[in-house]
Order: sequence, then structure tokens, then C-alpha cells
Amino acid sequence: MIRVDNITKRFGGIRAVDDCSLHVTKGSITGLIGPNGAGKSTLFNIIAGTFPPDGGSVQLDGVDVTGWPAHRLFRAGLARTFQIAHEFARMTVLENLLAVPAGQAGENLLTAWTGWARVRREEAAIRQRAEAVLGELRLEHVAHELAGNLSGGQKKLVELARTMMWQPKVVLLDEIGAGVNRTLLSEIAGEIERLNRDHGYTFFVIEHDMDLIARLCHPVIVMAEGRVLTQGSMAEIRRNEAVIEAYLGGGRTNQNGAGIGAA
Ligand SMILES: Nc1ncnc2c1ncn2[C@@H]1O[C@H](COP(=O)(O)OP(=O)(O)OP(=O)(O)O)[C@@H](O)[C@H]1O
Repeated sequence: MIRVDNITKRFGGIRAVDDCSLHVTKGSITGLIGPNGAGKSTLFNIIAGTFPPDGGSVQLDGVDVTGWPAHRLFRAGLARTFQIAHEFARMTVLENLLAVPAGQAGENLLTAWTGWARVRREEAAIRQRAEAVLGELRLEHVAHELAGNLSGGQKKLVELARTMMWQPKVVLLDEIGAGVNRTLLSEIAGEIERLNRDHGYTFFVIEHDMDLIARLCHPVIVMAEGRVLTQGSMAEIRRNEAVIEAYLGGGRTNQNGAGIGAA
């Protein structure tokens, strides 16, 4: 589904990602972990089209998408969760979903003049899709709430809902557990499992919460110093001496307090 070959990204003298190769299999929930500064976010940003790599390639479903901008990747089926931005916080949950579809006919003045009936049909279909997504994630009761008024966990669900508007092939989840209480986190994890099982969505997940990774992800890929250290089940990862060393050693502190040990 996603294939990363020999990706390198430098920031000044720092090799944030250093000749990194990995593979996210179709239908998997693959985890990406590693100590602070390992290069996880930089790699995610490259895969999601935030900025291009200095070298190497990214393939999505066999197509070379290296350096494609985020909106083009989104249309090709790669979605990434984003924190609800300032302006979206003042919109309702439903409006947040309606704002997602890229390139809808209504956005284009020419098509609005020439194809009014088509625009109306498309808008109705988008609204129907938004309502279906809200139903699937059990968010109907907050459809008309301002997104900014939701709890941390509900906001995460809205972020997930936004990625579902265009039925993506693969969703990149960035720190979905941050600032969410255990009960809601378990609910979100349940939704991710259900979307994976029932709809065949592939997920690629960066997460510092090791319990969440252990519950959701197989395989788990460990990055350290810009490249892949190892991958396997969470049980295997927890026994791996090199992984323990990477988390404890190298003079790096883990600001998130997330060790690798069993909970
Ligand atoms: N925009 C940037 N400019 C300069 N250096 C950067 C930039 N982004 C990341 N880095 C550096 O690149 C390295 C990798 O950072 P990155 O954020 O990708 O790691 P990470 O594994 O996501 O860490 P964390 O778990 O703390 O989020 C770090 O040394 C970081 O300081």
C-alpha cells in the first residue's frame, strides 16, 4: 500500500530521515514508534506531501507519488488526520465534514454556472456522505455543535471523520491518543479497528501511547536515528535489546514519558 524506499531528509546538518525504507501492507494497522527525534514526524510529513524528501521515493498502491502535494495525495486515497484548525473550530461538526471534499463542482464558478443541477446533486451527495460518516462514528448528536466546543476525544473522532469523507485507501494517524482520556481513547481505538475490519482501511499510526500501539498495531515499526531499527509484533519489540537501548540510550530523553516496557 505504502512503500518507502531510501528516503533521506536533512535539516541543515541534521539527517532527520536517513536512507529509510519501509512497507505498510494493505489492510494492516501498522504502528510507527521510536524515541524523540527518531524522524517519525518528518517521515510522515514526506509521505503525506507536506514537503518533499532530499532523496528516495514513496509509492502509494504501486504509483510513484514522491513529492506530490497533500491535496493530490488525498484524491489518490491517502488521508491524514489534522488537528482541527482555528477557523474550523468556529464551524459545526457537520460543516467541518462538508468542507472536506476537494475539487467539488460547487467550488468552481464556471461549473456552478454551467451545471447548476449537477452541483445541487453533488452537494446533496456530499451531505448524505457526511451524515453517513457521522452515523458511523456515532457523532450525530454533536453534528450541530461548534467543533471548538467538543471534548479532546470527540475532536479526534471528528478528525477521523474528516478523513473518511472520501473513503481513503490509507489513513495516517498522528498522535491520536494525545490528550484524550482512557475511555474515549478506547472508543476511538474501537472505531479504528472497525474501519479496518469492516471497510478494509489501512492505517499507519504514529503514537507514543504504547498500550494503544499494542492493542491496535501489527506490525510495529521502530525508527531510531532516522532509519528503521526493527519491526515485529509489540511483544517482540518489547523484548528487543536494540529497541530498549534506543529508548534508554543515546543520551536522548523521552519527553512524552512513554517507555517501551509493558504497561
Ligand atoms: N523543521 C525542522 N527544522 C529543523 N530540524 C528539524 C525540523 N523538523 C525536525 N527536525 C529535526 O529532525 C529530527 C527528527 O525529528 P522528528 O520530529 O521527525 O522526530 P520524531 O521521531 O517525530 O520525534 P517526536 O517523537 O519527538 O515527535 C530531530 O532532530 C528534529 O530536531
